[in-house]
Amino acid sequence: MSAATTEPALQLTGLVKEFDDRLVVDHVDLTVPQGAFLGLVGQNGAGKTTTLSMAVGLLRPDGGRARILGVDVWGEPERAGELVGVLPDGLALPERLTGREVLTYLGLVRGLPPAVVAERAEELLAVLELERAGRTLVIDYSTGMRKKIGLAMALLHAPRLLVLDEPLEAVDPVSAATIKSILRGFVAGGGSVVLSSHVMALVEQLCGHVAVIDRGRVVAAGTLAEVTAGRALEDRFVELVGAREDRDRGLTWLSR
Ligand SMILES: Nc1ncnc2c1ncn2[C@@H]1O[C@H](COP(=O)(O)OP(=O)(O)OP(=O)(O)O)[C@@H](O)[C@H]1O
Repeated sequence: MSAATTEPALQLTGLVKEFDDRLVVDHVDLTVPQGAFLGLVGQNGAGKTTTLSMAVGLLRPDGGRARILGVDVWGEPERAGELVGVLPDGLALPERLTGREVLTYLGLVRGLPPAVVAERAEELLAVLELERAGRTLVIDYSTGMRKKIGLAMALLHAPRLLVLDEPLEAVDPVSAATIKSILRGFVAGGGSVVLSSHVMALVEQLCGHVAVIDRGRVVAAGTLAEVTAGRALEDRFVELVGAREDRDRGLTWLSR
């Protein structure tokens, strides 16, 4: 692994993305310190997935830079790829392989020695409570199992930063508890995590840092305490992204 660095785990500077002449990521600046656990929150369509995809090298930005521990994601993609583990939105899995085969294949493609791959795959399957799933074809996996094998794939090469797009969406409470405990352990062991979520309670429970994105712009970022100023994150979020006044109007035909 590379020498210790004091650079932020993730630094986004002026990131821009347009789709069909519409600015969906609008000059996003964000610094995630090393050792931070940051929750990126925003409404549907706010630009979370697009931002995270550009941050990790899955989508080329129209402008701006992304650096992982000081390494330019688009300038040195291979070095950056060694430092980051990614759980992308809608991860496509090889459906006709078992969980163990997926991890083995990925580890070998990443250039890890076969013995290391075998040992890590075994340990990840055990910790994620996927031992039986290790022998089951991915096509038969539940949503929670898919998220867990996705997390195992992100962790296999021992990255220093995890970037996870909605890792707990549609996951049952038992699997969620396992995932949360692994993420907390990863941070306790010196790693950094960025995750996106719609669930404010989850972000309040897990994350020491938060960034709020609205219509492609970061409208607040910092420690949870700085962003919430002692209030519930949900209230602060609604205030920041602007509650629409007329939301409760209409549907009068539902009233008795
Ligand atoms: N490949 C694409 N082509 C065109 N428009 C896109 C594309 N990807 C995303 N968009 C648009 O960009 C905007 C931001 O999408 P994005 O998926 O980043 O939002 P999000 O905050 O992750 O939303 P959600 O919470 O619903 O997952 C949306 O309006 C979306 O429709």
